[in-house]
Amino acid sequence: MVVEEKSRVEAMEGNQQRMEVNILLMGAHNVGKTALTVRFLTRRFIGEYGDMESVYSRMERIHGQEICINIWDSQVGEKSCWVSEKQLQWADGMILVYDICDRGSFDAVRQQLQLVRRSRKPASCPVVIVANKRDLQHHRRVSGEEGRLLALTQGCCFFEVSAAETYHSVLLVFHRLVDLVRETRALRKSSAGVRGIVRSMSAVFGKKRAE
Ligand SMILES: Nc1nc2c(ncn2[C@@H]2O[C@H](COP(=O)(O)OP(=O)(O)OP(=O)(O)O)[C@@H](O)[C@H]2O)c(=O)[nH]1
Repeated sequence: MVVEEKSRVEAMEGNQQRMEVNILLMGAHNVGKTALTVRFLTRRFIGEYGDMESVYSRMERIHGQEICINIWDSQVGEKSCWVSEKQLQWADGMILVYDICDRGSFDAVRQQLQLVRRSRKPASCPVVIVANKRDLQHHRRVSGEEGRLLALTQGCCFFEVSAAETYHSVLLVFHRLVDLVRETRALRKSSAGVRGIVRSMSAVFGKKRAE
């Protein structure tokens, strides 16, 4: 095979390679983190969930590519929303969940966002904010506009969903985040390429100037 053709085929195969995406789910106690995870993994809403912190994995085919999605369903105390540096560094993307009927959980998302941004920049770790329990409109304490505004000012995506009612909206949340992670990686790769070119050019021109 001609060298050019061989490298093109290798590049295509490279694109089809399995990709891994780590997603960290955060949010206050009882907002529905596990319900969202279980909905995504099994399409079901079972109503009662254990208190175990777990990492789940699932293979998905998105835009023709096999992707292994690892989900860390974090566990927080009733009073504190602390997450470890290890969790923050593990994640390629994050989902911050609040309950539309619980203003405290919305404040917790604000706090967690500050924590996240102290160790991860938007360019390295996309964040999706999820307002859950949309089915409980009559108990609503946080308006959709407040959620959307927070997301807008923090450069995050925003979804309002009900883990109890629909599978499709939950699927959209996870797929959108996977897309954002892919975009972030592609951007990092291309800017690393540009940096490489600039480095080699300055090496050549620097050398010429020195001669
Ligand atoms: N009505 C309604 N209830 C929900 C929804 N999502 C979760 N719940 C309920 O909210 C409660 C808490 O859900 P979990 O998924 O355990 O919440 P969590 O954030 O994982 O809780 P911890 O991990 O214990 O902090 C459960 O009783 C769920 O059945 C929803 O969209 N609508």
